[in-house]
Order: sequence, then C-alpha cells, then structure tokens
Amino acid sequence: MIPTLPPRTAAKTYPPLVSQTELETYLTPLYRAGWWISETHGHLKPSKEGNPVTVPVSQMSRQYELKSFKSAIQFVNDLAAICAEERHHPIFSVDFNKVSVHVFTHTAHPPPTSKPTSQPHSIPGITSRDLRFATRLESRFRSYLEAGNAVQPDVGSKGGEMWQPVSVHELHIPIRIEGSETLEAWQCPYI
Ligand SMILES: C[C@H](O)[C@H](O)[C@H]1CNC2=NC(N)=NC(=O)C2=N1
Repeated sequence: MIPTLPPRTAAKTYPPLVSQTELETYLTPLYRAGWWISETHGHLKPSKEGNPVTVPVSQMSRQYELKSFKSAIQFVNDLAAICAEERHHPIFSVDFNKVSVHVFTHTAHPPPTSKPTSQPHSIPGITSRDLRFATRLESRFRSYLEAGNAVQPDVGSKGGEMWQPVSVHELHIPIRIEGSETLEAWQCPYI
C-alpha cells in the first residue's frame, strides 16, 4: 500500500481533530512504519479570562534509528526543513544515533458541545497537520534506509498477523500489522 499525503490545511486556521476515516487512511501506514500514539499534556485556553488549563492529549510518536551520529544530525536538518515548510513544529531529541519525534497540534478546532458558552477557542490534539508531517518525515527517512544509513524498525509480529487497537481522542481503530512495511511501499513522489 502506497501511503497518501493528507492535503495541506490553510495557514492560521484551527484544523479539526482527525476523523475516523482520516485515521484509517493515514495512520495505518504510519503505524506499520513504526509510529505510535502516546499520551502527553497540552494546554487548553479558555475563551473567557482565566488561566490555561492543562489537559491530557494524544500525540504521534516515532523513534528513528540512524547508523551514526552524523546521519542522525543530517536527518534532524531534514526534519527542520519539513517543519519550516509545513509551519508545524514537533518536539524532537537526539540520543547519539537515535532521533525521537513527538507531534500534536496545539490549536485544533474543538468539536461542537451542548454548552457553546464553555467552548474553548482551541484544544490540543491530533489533526491532519500531524498526519501530514509524519508522512513527509517518514518518506524522507526512506532515503536514509536506501543509502544504508538507517535501521528499519521491527514492527509487529514476525510472519503472523497482528491487530492492534489504537485510540485517538474518542476514536478507536483496529490496525492490522503484519511485520514492517517494505521499502517499496514508501516510494512517495511528494518529497
Ligand atoms: C501560526 C503557526 O502556524 C502556529 O502557531 C503553528 C506553529 N507550529 C505548531 N506546531 C505544532 N506542533 N502544533 C501547532 O499547533 C503549531 N502551530
């Protein structure tokens, strides 16, 4: 399966939290490539006066293993270029040859509630911007694998089929993982 790239959202708008369909389309190939959903904390700015409230938030995470510190730093430079192009800024860190990336959207459009007066301007969560960022980064990483400068993650079970339940916000999707995606499946034309 060749992954597709979520469309770019308009700048300075609050994108909606991901839908079930977006998750199924875009998160499944990312999961097979080594991404996962983890929990962190974000800030919720109330619409009226008041202090920001800390809330739990789902984010997308991945650890990339390169063959050397030099390759890891090169990869971080590529990552930074994608950040600038996408105007999206994940948290990342380097541990010698490993680059960890965590991404979520600070300002997503909140879903409608029955009490519009208590509706915050924006909420943190996973949006198509995160799926798009991760897909582009994953595609870039393929060139490091092809050049022999990176290590492919060991995803899923060896041989057998494995279903993994994944929860994002209120959504739950089963993801079928049958070992790592092949290199060919990520020959993306868009980067
Ligand atoms: C205006 C500008 O595009 C926004 O502030 C961007 C900057 N980078 C960002 N990065 C991340 N990870 N989430 C955001 O919501 C975000 N917002």
